[in-house]
Amino acid sequence: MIEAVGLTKRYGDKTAVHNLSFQVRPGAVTGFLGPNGSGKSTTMRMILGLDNPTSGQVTIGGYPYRRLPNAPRQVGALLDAKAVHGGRSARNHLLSLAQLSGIPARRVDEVLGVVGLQEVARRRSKGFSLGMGQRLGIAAALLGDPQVLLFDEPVNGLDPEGILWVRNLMKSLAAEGRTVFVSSHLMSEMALTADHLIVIGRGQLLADGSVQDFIAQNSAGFARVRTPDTEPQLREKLTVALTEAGAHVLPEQDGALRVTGLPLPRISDIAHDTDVRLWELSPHQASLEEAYMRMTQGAVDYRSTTDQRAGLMQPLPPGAQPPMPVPGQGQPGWYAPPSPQQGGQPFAMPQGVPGAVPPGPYGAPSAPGTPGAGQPNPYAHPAPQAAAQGAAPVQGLVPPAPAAPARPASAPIDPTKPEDVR
Ligand SMILES: Nc1ncnc2c1ncn2[C@@H]1O[C@H](COP(=O)(O)OP(=O)(O)OP(=O)(O)O)[C@@H](O)[C@H]1O
Repeated sequence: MIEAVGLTKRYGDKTAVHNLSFQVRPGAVTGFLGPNGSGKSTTMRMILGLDNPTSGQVTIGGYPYRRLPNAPRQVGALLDAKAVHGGRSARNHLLSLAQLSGIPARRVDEVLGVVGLQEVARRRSKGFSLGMGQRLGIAAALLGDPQVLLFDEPVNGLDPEGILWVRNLMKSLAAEGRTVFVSSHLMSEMALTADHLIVIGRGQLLADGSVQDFIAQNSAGFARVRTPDTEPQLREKLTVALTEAGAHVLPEQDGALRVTGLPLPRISDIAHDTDVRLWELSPHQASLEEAYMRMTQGAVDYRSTTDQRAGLMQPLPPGAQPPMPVPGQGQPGWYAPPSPQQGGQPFAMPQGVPGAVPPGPYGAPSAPGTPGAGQPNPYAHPAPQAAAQGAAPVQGLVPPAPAAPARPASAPIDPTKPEDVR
């Protein structure tokens, strides 16, 4: 198990990670999500002993990485697939890593087979494509047959077949009881791969829970309603009736209506009462991407001035006014329906849900005993809408952070670099 307690990393006056506490358990794929610059790589580097925490600590199986007995046999990592000696063949690269860690040479051929690089094993890696480099990095991570695996963007550059392969590999490693911690920006992929999610924004914990809970708590289910295409007046009539009944109705691009705020039987009754025939009435769950966009919209550092996430916006019907913003419910017109937590705190998971993050010190009231409760947050700065409402609860699974451990004397070891001792 990986356990972070009050993990904080500052680079000068830049706080990359702030008071982060979480556990990554064996037997599951745990996805590590967050916008660009939110601190994922920094956290992974601290887990692997490549960076020292400014305060707090992170352990693997109870030990900081640098004190872990026979670390390369226990922990494998892919941080940067380009961190290889390009002049060496794939096989020689892996052989040098194996020799440094006392791993038998036959294991090199095994992992080359696992990642599908047997045919190019004797080619210099500098000629490798991005996807081949990723496979070589994954082979290096698997070399010691470790129980704990960290992957930073493992599907980066892979083709669809490669993405499917990585997905199945992660799942099978977890099914063998290993701890698998994987960062990705590909939400659709994470939805298919991860069992559990840890989401950070601006270095702070936003959510820690199952994928299902995350989607359920950060988006509402919705109904798709379709009236006969041949009678557009029925659509307008139903829209008015549903809105009067308290629903939030948005037009979908194919002419259907997306309805939130009313249960399906009530929608059906209203349609019946207003004499509107329906061609479709179906329940839907928002996607992980929609839930993620909703949660992190206030914690995004880098956003194009022209791209207003147009692909996730609903087109307004001719003459319609955009809806008014509702505090805590994100940006109006978003594809993702409002969170069921009416009244705000879009970052907060509910109390009582296993793995949920209780309200934290940076917006919502602190839960008693919450790590970091009452501490000033040097990293917080005003963010629009959601972040200002209830940003960054802190997980309550673990006790408050102890003092930072003494810095080990040994030099950092990068398991992705052949020149480093593993
Ligand atoms: N060595 C460093 N010196 C100064 N600032 C750093 C250093 N490493 C990271 N940072 C800063 O810390 C913040 C977190 O960076 P980090 O690379 O951990 O984010 P990330 O979530 O992995 O981002 P991405 O998704 O873009 O890879 C960023 O603002 C980054 O600029």
